[in-house]
Amino acid sequence: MLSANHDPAALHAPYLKNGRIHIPSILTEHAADTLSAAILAFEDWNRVLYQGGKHFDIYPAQLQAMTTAQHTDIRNAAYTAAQNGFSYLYDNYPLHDAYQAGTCPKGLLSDIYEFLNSPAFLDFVRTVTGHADIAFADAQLTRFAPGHFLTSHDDAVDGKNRRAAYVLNLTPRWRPDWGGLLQFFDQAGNVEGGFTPTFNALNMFSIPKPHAVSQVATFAGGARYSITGWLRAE
Ligand SMILES: O=C(O)CCC(=O)C(=O)O
Ligand SMILES: [Fe+2]
Repeated sequence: MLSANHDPAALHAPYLKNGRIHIPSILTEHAADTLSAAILAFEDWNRVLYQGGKHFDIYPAQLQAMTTAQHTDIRNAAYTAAQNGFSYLYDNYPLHDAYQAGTCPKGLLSDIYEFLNSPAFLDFVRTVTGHADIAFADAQLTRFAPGHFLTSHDDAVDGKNRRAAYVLNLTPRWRPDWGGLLQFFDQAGNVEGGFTPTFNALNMFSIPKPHAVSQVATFAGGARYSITGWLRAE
């Protein structure tokens, strides 16, 4: 599934120097196309948001039952929270949790989870990051539709042993003007770097580091799809 284009040993120095890396064409073209088609066709999304200092999951059946006014209220609650603090609004599917619980649908979704936890992928990311103790990759599918966002945070959570964060971008076509940019901030709050969600690119970065997903523009030509998670030690 990994394309043969990359020498992970050669990517270690740039990763160390910058604390992050953007690796284009990470999967074979066929694997990327197949996976992208599966995630675009996927329908079992939860809406997740952070408001009042708490995480909320709204499940597919609940989303279906909601009126337009209720959808607007949810969105506005996330927007109000984002005005002055940490918040997010996007759709997800907790691939790692579902797989571990035995509820992940067999087929491409379980295949990709197994690939992310295969020796081939784990050895690759151990070499790039220099963290030989990476034992597994957790994972969620994410969909950022127009209006969705994730404000600045640093990914550090006590006890989770996160060695690095990763994002595998699966949107076939994206324009930087559409937002949804993974941005990194310096101590003064300036943008010191960022990655556009380029198809079949793998982003990795070391933790803790302030970063955000900029709001997807209302005029974007579609949603931003990826598989994201953390490379973790036991
Ligand atoms: O989707 C991305 O580019 C990053 C997501 C992220 O920062 C997170 O889920 O914590
Ligand atoms: Fe993050």
